[in-house]
Order: sequence, then C-alpha cells, then structure tokens
Amino acid sequence: MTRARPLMPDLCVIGAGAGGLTVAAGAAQMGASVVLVEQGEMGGDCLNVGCVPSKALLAAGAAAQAVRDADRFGIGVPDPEIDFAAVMRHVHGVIAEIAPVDSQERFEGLGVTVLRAPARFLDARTVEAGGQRIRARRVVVATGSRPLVPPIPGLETVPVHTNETIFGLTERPPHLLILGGGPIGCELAQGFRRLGSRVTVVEMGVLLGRDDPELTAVVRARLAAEGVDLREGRRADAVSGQAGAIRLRLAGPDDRTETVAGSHLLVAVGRRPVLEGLDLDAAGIAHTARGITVDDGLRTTNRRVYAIGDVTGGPQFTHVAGFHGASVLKSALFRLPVKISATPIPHVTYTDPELAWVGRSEAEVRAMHGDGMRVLRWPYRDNDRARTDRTTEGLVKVVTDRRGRVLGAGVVGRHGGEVLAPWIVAVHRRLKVAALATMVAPYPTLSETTKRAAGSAFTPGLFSPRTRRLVRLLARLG
Ligand SMILES: Cc1cc2nc3c(=O)[nH]c(=O)nc-3n(C[C@H](O)[C@H](O)[C@H](O)COP(=O)(O)OP(=O)(O)OC[C@H]3O[C@@H](n4cnc5c(N)ncnc54)[C@H](O)[C@@H]3O)c2cc1C
Ligand SMILES: NC(=O)c1ccc[n+]([C@@H]2O[C@H](COP(=O)([O-])OP(=O)(O)OC[C@H]3O[C@@H](n4cnc5c(N)ncnc54)[C@H](O)[C@@H]3O)[C@@H](O)[C@H]2O)c1
Repeated sequence: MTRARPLMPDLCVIGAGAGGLTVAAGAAQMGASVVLVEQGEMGGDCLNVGCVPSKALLAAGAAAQAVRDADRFGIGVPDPEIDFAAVMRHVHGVIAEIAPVDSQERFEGLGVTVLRAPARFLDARTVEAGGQRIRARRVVVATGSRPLVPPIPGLETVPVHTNETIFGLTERPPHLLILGGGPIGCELAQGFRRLGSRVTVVEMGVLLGRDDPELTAVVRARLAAEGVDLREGRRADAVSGQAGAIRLRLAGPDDRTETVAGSHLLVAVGRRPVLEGLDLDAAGIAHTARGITVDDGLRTTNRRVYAIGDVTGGPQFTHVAGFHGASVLKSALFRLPVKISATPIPHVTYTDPELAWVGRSEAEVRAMHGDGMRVLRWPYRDNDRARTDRTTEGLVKVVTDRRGRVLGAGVVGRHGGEVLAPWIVAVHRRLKVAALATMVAPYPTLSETTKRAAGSAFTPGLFSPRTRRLVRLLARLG
C-alpha cells in the first residue's frame, strides 16, 4: 500500500553500494536531505561478495604461500596446514569489521533516511519503496551489477557458484573449475590454489584479455608455476554431472573437444546491470543490455536522474563507483560541470604478482602516434628491494608520445597496485617522464623502478659519445 504523503528530499539514492553510499554520505554531510533505498545488504557487492571477501581470501592464500616459499630465506618449515573453515571465518570477520562503516545506523546517524526495500520509478519524478513515495529534487540510481550466467546447455542441472555464493563455502573445494579468466577468475584461481584446492581455469580468449599482453604473461607464468591448470582459447559448450563431480566439455578453435572434471564450478564470465524491477521506462530513462545510458556528466535521459557505478556498464570497480558518486555530488549539489572522461581510471588485479594499469594501452598509443611513441621498461629483477625480498618477477612499462608525455603506464610485480600511484598522477596531470626521472626515490624501495623506468628515456642521450665529448671539452676548459 502506497502511503499518501511522499518524502520530499533533495536527493533519493537507490542502492547502498560503493556508489550510492558515497553520494548519500557526502550529500548528508554537506547539508542536503537524503533518502537512501537498499533492497539487500548495506555495502553492496564490494563489502559483502566482492572486493573485501576476495582480498581477504587472497591474503590467507598469500600467508600460506609465504610459508611454502620460506626456504628461499633459509627458513625451513613444514607445508602449511590449512583450516579452510577458519580461513572463511577470517574472511567473514573482515567483512564484519568493515560493515559498521556502511551500516544503516551510521547513515541514520549522518541524518540519512534509510529505507530497506526495492525501489522503483512510478513516473519521471517519483520513486516508490516499501509503500513509501519519494519525490526528490534529484535521483541517483546506483543499483550495481550481478554475475552473468551464460546459457550453456546443462549448466542449470549442476550446482553453480558465483561470487555471490563462493565465499559461503566452509569446506575446501577439492577441485574448483572456474569458467572465465578475467579478474575474478584469476584472483580466485590463485587464492583457492594457494589454500590447497586443485584449480582449472577455462577461458575462451586469453587470461586478463583487456590488459597488456606483456604484463599478463607474467601473471600467467606464475599461476601455471603454482599449479593452476589454465585452458585458454577453450569455450565450455556443455556441462554435465552432479554436485561433487562436474564435467565441462570444452571446444577449441580447431573444433577439438576435451572434457575437464572437478568437484565445484565457479562462473565468472562478466556482469550484467541490475535493472529489474526499477521500471526505468516509467521515468523515461534509456537503457540497454549493458546498463543505463548516461552522458559524460552521468545524467540519464531523464535530466533529474543520474546513474553511477556498475549499473552504467562502464569500468566496473569500486573506485569508479566512488568517483562517480563524488562527481554527482559536484553536479547535483553545486551545479558544477562534470566530465568524467577527463579523469583516467586505473585498475589493479590482485593476483601475486599484482597487475596494474592506467591510461592508454600500448596499442592505442601506437595507433595515435605511430613510430613517434616510446615504450619504456624497468624490470623488477634490476631492483635491489625486489632482490632482497626475492620477488624479482615483473616490470614497469610506460608508453609516451614523442615528447615524453606519459600516456599510459603499468606495473606487474609485487605491490604493483601501490607502485602505480605516481604514474596515475603523471597520466592525469599530463606530466612528462622527466618529472618522475628527477625525483629522489628512497633506497631500497620498489618505487625506484618508477624513477629508473622514467630515467631510461634519457640514458641513451646521457651516456652517448656526444655527452662524453662535451664532458672532455669542459674538463679541458679547466
Ligand atoms: C568478486 C569480486 C571482486 C571484486 N574486487 C574488486 C576490487 O578488488 N577492486 C575494485 O575496485 N572493484 C572490485 N570489484 C567490483 C566492485 O565490487 C564493484 O565495481 C562495485 O561494488 C560497484 O559498486 P556499485 O555501487 O555500482 O554497485 P553495488 O556495490 O553492486 O551496489 C548496488 C546496490 O544496489 C542495491 N539495489 C539493486 N537494485 C535495487 C533496487 N531496485 N532498490 C534498492 N536497492 C537496489 C543492491 O542490493 C546493492 O546493494 C569486485 C567485484 C567482484 C564481484
Ligand atoms: N581487482 C579488481 O579490481 C576486480 C576483481 C574482480 C572483479 N572486478 C570487476 O568485476 C568485473 C567482472 O569480472 P569477471 O572476471 O567476471 O569478468 P570479465 O568480463 O572481466 O572477464 C570474464 C572472462 O570470461 C571469459 N568468458 C566469457 N564467456 C566465457 C565462456 N563461455 N567460457 C569461457 N570463458 C568465457 C571472457 O573472455 C573474459 O576473459 C571485472 O570486469 C571488474 O570490473 C574487479
């Protein structure tokens, strides 16, 4: 039953995930009245079934791996004993530790009215949730995405895990089959492998296919070395079996088929936007199968309504949802112009070694600048901190235009996501490599790879016969 008196806030935010919470917290603290509607768990995917549990699981895997690798430091320890149920208690303990930050209580404390119900549009101005009508000055749709489950014959006959269920396991899967070698597939493949599962990854293209092939090669080699069975260029075209004994039939480009069998199946082949039940058409909000259509200021085809985060079908990361949220605050509260395409978006895949990139790819820069572009590299094996820590696999890779302006950069290696930071600034602020080549980096840090990669742009000129002639000439001048 819809109640008679509508709420009339400045903002109505639909979805309490990374994007929606950014808007609601920011707006409330800046004096706007806010109604926040959430149909499920506060915190959305990132907290409950995404970044947080996956990184907590990877941390447990890394601890186990550190024990296995201890002999390289002269420390002899037996193989780690892994109590999988305890590992999962750790994972859920981390979620519980972070949850108060995203909780209904915290948001109500900030003055936000929180409604726990599915929201839908009644018309261009009105949202309804749990029988309550809301007529807000502006509406922000931040309903996120859900795992895509492909229509493979037989898939409906076996138990299938997605990111929404896999962190609920309390017993270690003896043999995890993973469909999809994107960020979810690769991170969880390594996590489960290090925790003692056998793991097979089936990827119809190549692993981490959106990333630089030179960098992904390093991740691929490590996953293979740790015993992950990688089946690239293979598409699953039939599924059979039952719980505990699942078979995937794989077809390759040569039409050869093979079968892989495992105990559990995780599907990680991408995401679909959450649009169902919203009745976007009632509000004149255009959308496609990819998500809600937005302009460069995140406005939908209804000028009162913004859409942010995963539901827009752009890059699907928590920091993007947060950036979108902050951009909407600027636009909706302060009426400032917003152009999201002007800000480069980094991404990191948290395998070990981590793989990070920001800005344009080598292929894009080559297409734009032809032979005038430059590629700079610095390998981790030439970095003393990587040597002391025995983590020498990986490299920093930078692409510039002919004048040395940094257009894209990536790192694959230990703490690659952290090492990327100065390159994010360089791409965003359109800096030249000289800005990073001239910094003094503390010794011994992995950050020296940044300085050395940047400096490599100048070494041919600096150590050339011309420089030697100049130095000799100046010496003769006394
Ligand atoms: C396994 C995994 C690992 C990941 N790891 C990382 C990572 O390390 N780093 C990173 O940056 N990103 C990571 N991501 C991606 C990240 O989780 C998402 O990009 C992020 O959560 C998107 O935030 P959002 O606010 O757009 O949507 P969500 O977090 O999905 O929030 C949307 C919310 O809207 C609610 N909702 C939906 N429809 C309605 C409705 N009609 N009414 C009311 N409420 C509704 C949902 O219940 C949900 O709570 C990962 C994702 C997965 C699946
Ligand atoms: N570290 C991070 O920031 C992080 C971690 C996990 C997830 N995420 C986000 O979540 C999104 C979803 O991740 P994802 O890994 O599910 O999706 P994805 O789209 O990034 O990768 C899916 C992979 O599955 C493959 N694939 C598709 N259909 C297939 C089939 N039938 N058989 C075999 N392979 C198939 C694709 O070729 C692709 O490589 C990511 O794009 C990312 O935005 C981010």
